Amino acid sequence: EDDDVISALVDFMNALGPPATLQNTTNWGWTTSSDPCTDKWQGVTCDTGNRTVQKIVLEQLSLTGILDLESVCKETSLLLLSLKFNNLTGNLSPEISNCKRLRHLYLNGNHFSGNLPDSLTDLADLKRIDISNNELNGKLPDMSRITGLLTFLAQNNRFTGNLPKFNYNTLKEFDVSNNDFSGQIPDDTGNFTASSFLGNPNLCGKELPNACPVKKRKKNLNNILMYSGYAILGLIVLFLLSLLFLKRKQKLEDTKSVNSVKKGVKSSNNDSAVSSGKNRSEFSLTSAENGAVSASLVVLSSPVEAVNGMRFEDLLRAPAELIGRGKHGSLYKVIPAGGVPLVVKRIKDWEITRDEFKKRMQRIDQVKHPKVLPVVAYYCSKQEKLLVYEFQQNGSLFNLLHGSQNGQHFDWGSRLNVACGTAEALAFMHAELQNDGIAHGNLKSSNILFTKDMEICVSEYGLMVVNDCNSQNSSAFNLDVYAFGVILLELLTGKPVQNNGLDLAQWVNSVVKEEWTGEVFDKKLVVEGANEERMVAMLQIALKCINGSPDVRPSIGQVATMLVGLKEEDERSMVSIDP
Ligand SMILES: Nc1ncnc2c1ncn2[C@@H]1O[C@H](COP(=O)(O)OP(=O)(O)OP(=O)(O)O)[C@@H](O)[C@H]1O
Repeated sequence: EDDDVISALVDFMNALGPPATLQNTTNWGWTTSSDPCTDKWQGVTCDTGNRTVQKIVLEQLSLTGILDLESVCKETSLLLLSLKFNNLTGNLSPEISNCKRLRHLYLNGNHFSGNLPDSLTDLADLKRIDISNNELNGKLPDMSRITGLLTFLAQNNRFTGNLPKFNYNTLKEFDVSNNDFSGQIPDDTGNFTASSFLGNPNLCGKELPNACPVKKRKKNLNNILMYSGYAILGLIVLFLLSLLFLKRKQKLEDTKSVNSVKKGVKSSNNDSAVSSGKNRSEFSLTSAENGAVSASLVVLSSPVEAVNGMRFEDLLRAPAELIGRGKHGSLYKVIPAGGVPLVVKRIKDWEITRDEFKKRMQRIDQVKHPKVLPVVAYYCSKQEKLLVYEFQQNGSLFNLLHGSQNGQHFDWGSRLNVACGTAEALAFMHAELQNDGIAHGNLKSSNILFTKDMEICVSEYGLMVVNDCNSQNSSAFNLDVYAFGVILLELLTGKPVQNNGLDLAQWVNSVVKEEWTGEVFDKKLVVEGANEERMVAMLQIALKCINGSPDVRPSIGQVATMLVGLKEEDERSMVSIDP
């Protein structure tokens, strides 16, 4: 451990006011001349590499001082702090937000006073907060900012003001009874009943002894106004929709006639990055469809306003930038006049008839999953197949793992989340498209993208079936499972894939055979102190997916179930770290 951190931890301990009897016990530690990890200070647990302090548990030790959060949070990797059942006094200072990775905070059964600092809600990883049985007061900060919170126990304090918003559906434990809260409790309190709210004389609500006053007449009037408002709104929407429908129909007909794209459509935009020397757009048709009326751009249901009504010509004219040249064609970033950045995949060498292509695209469009990037439009002529997606600005899983950041800030919990999310999305798609025989076909970490909210989305679903060298007697579906297994290996090892994943899979298999499982894992995960048992469990799932015999591989649905189980176990372990 770093010297500065050690002396900060010693300051923290001195401020807690440990009684002399404690300090004289043999294994006490907590001196600047020793190390909290290698010298095993009392109450301290470190990561597996003995590098950083992860948990500090000092319960029921008759500590009578104050909590020096500024000092203890110099240890920025702290996951758990428990000081329950002591006699600590004073305030909780805003420096608590320096404990960036804190997940569990147990301060119950002390005499802390003052308010709960707003900065507490900066701690996005917080899962459990128990501050019950203290003398805390003032208003609570906006707790809804901590989205993954599982426990909030604040009973028997002196908090005032309205209750802030909580996400009652994800909370597992919640108690704010015996405080001085006022106002109304929300109707939607999930599983929490009156007992979680009792003992706040000025708090009213459905299930509490004091129901909230109802302003009946006004409410009725409000209702009438509200419902007639809805009715008018409904009519307006209906009117607009039919207008839009008529307009689109008109446009489609226009497009067909205007947009008969002939051989070599000239790009009118000279600074278009894809224009070739001959001033011909790369999107232009190189075919000999002389005079023939080509199919125009088919816009599927798109949430992007700018895409609706877009024509093939608009795509041609927009500035484009080549951002990838993969096995199956080139990828361009295009910013059409509407301003919403799109990507256009120009597929090469796909032996598929126009009808089949169209049918496939329409079918995929019918199946929607929030974690699967929808095709917003496609274009299909004899020679040219284009697919249009929305551009995702936050890059791909491949970038995150192997780009300049090199997986540095990509912790175990987030990796498990990506694995679970991807498996669930694929399981849904496989189930829906089983009968149509449409699998992803080209699953890899560069096709797993991050949306602007850093949610994952799987792109290029069903684009084309890859002819893999070991694809004999594999269905497209269990090839997806193999590919997903390789993604799991990438997440676990932090190593990029070569040779369709065969190299990585072979390497992992050989290391595992020699029982050196620990060597497989990404060093960043090891340093972080990720639980080895669960990493091994994920590795076993990965090995099942990359099994040489396709028939023995689990279905992606089974894989998703296993991963969700693993994630729940991970969550539970966080919750019940046995102090
Ligand atoms: N919708 C998108 N938004 C942002 N970036 C994207 C989008 N789709 C793909 N990319 C990124 O653009 C790069 C090139 O993509 P491309 O699909 O051409 O490569 P590939 O998937 O390796 O090739 P292929 O699919 O032909 O095997 C990749 O890094 C990919 O992550």
